[in-house]
Amino acid sequence: MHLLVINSGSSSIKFSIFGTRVRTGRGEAVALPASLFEGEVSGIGSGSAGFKFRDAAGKDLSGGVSSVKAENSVEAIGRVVDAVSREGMPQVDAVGYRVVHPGAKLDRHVRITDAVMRDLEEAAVFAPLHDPAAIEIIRETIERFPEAKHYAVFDTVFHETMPDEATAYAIPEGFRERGVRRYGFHGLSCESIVRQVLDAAERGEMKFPRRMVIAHLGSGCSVTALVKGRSVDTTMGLTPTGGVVMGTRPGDLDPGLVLYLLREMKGDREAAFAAVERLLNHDSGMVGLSGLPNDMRKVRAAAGGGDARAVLAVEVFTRSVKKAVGGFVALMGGLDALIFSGGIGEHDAQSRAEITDGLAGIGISIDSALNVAPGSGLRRISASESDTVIFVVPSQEDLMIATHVDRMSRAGL
Ligand SMILES: Nc1ncnc2c1ncn2[C@@H]1O[C@H](COP(=O)(O)OP(=O)(O)O)[C@@H](O)[C@H]1O
Ligand SMILES: CC(=O)OP(=O)(O)O
Ligand SMILES: [Mg+2]
Repeated sequence: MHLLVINSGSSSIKFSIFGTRVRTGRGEAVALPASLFEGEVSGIGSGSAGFKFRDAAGKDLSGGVSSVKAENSVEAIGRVVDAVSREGMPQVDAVGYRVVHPGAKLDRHVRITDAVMRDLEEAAVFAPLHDPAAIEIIRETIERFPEAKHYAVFDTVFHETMPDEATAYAIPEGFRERGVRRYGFHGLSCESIVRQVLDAAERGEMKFPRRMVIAHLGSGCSVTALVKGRSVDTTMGLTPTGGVVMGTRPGDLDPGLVLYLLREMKGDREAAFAAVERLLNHDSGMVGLSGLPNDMRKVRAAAGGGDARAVLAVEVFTRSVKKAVGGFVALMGGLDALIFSGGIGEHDAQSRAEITDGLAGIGISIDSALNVAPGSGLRRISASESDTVIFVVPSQEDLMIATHVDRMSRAGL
């Protein structure tokens, strides 16, 4: 069976084709999706979108095409579908889409039906940066692959284990019935990390950590607290705009600040609302503070060159992550493992060093040589005297989507 995985972000679509085979181990057949092809359309709407397509061995299949016309999600998914339907490519039996927000009604990954599409349309108000594009992409792909089965896999499901005291906002109760609560996101990333840690524990490389914190620091950033591998609290809330500081999003703000912004914006209610939404989802975070593009490498380079706004942006970011980590250490009464993941978490050693700086007093110490040593896969970067083990673990959202789609498809869903 061949699965197409679509992971759409605010300005990019990452895609992969997985083949599934059955491995027999411990007397039981285990399905193991393996990535065969992967690619990306990036910089959608920027005038000239980037294009990458390669096989599992890394062989370039782009045919020398490194940029394509993709002014919107529909054009971008068109480029993806063209690439994966080329002659010689495997037939797509099922498609799995990462959908950030399922809204109030859906609490598990699902086969897409007309009713599910209606629920997703209702949910889009909660994730305006992510869901509307995902909906367009799903519609377009169903049209291009009408024979395949289509599944929505959500970023929130992993966090359904959070207790009420983590999900309830301190506002009047009635709103909760309408779905106003903390959902939490980056669940596919967290789940993929827990699996990799479990695998390492099963190989005898470590003891499975009872109390864990995952700092997923990518384009969106979140920090999640886990006990026995299950989410007990997380920084993102009703929407992926809250929590710690991110590339273009501010994270948690004084709610009074949002009221102030709404009051200050010119124009009618709709225009003021659209302007505040744009400000909070696209123009804030490190972009807002630094005035630089949404790329940590550029912000770091400018900060290194003495740019005061870039220095402040990085300081505000690392401080917010440190406060979140510290809060969860207090909540769980200690910490057995701290994990860094996402583009920044996996690649920016300086962020890891700054976030953990000064935490030796609470048993968290990084090893500065291990922190900068090159490596891939799960790797330890904590000092030998650190009570908390610190790891870098790659986020494997696409493999997680493929795993869920494979499971649902085998279950006849
Ligand atoms: N080598 C690197 N050093 C510092 N930051 C990096 C590096 N590689 C990627 N990043 C940063 O990671 C972020 C993107 O993270 P990623 O997880 O790929 O995002 P997305 O959520 O879009 O998948 C960007 O800020 C990017 O600059
Ligand atoms: C949920 C979320 O913020 O996702 P991303 O990091 O891909 O933007
Ligand atoms: Mg991401």
